Amino acid sequence: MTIHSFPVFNYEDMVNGAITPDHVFDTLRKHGYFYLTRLEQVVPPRLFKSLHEKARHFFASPLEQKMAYYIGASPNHRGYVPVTEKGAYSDEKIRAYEAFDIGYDSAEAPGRGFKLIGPNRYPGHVDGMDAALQAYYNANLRIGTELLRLIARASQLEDSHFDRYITRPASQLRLIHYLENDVLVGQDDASMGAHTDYEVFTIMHQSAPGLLAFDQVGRSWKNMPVFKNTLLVLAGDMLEFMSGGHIKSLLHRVVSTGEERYSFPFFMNLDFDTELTVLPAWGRSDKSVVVGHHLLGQLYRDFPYIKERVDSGQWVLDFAIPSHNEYEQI
Ligand SMILES: O=C(O)CCC(=O)C(=O)O
Ligand SMILES: [Fe+2]
Repeated sequence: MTIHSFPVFNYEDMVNGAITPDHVFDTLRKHGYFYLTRLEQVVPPRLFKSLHEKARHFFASPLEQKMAYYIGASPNHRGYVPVTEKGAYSDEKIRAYEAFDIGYDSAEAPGRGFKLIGPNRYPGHVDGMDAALQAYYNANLRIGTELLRLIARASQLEDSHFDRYITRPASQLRLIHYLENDVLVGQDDASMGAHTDYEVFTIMHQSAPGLLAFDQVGRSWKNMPVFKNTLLVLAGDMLEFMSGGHIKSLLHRVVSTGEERYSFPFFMNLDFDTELTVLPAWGRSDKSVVVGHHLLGQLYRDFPYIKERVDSGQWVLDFAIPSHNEYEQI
């Protein structure tokens, strides 16, 4: 038995209606996050296990082998992100993590690569990495779609309201590997700087503590505990936008314990070109946001290779990069 003081929902109850959409919405309004348990029907424990195994195997490979899949050499933002691909977070002076990113897998040619459309790439030397990541991606997409149905219902819309915007979503799965180190421990510098996530929800699995979330009620940072075979759902910028600010995008960061750590965030998003307005249930506003424009504006700050591609004109955008993130809260 586990004693909880954090909001936790049983996924089965959530999909069969035992937990009301209003309750889920109110939990996000109050806390900005919740944990999900009883996921066997959508993420079997062996899938969590194989995800860990593939991540461990891949990140243990020699740098040269990993760099053969460098994200900056892919047309559509897929692949390996080395420690040196450091974004502009002011509280993240030393970066001690590497990552591997995939997106929605489609056979289409990437075309305008910045729209993140096209096929995934997988390292051939990690046996079964493609099948495990793809299965995990699909499971999270299913959970994300269910969560959006609950948001639709809590907003007095048809269950299926968002389904039309989930045809090839700009949703990414990241495998993140925080390296064992003795340079960040006890420093104020974060292992990953404070930020909100840019999508609708983040659905995250972690191997060890380190994640802190900013608690709106107590106005303080809270350690997020880690439970086995459990997911943590965080509210993102697009949820804040469409709820007219009733739900706040959760501010979070990662502190370094010095120990090796893995985390696997899935960023649930809508199709790149989706233009969102505030849902009528949550207020009136003339403002709108295109989810892909907001996402790219943030990736431009996070990935030097993207900044270089945009600034040099290699990626010709048909929109202006948003200059700041209005969802930053402190
Ligand atoms: O590693 C973690 O626990 C958090 C990762 C994260 O916040 C992110 O990738 O956006
Ligand atoms: Fe995040």
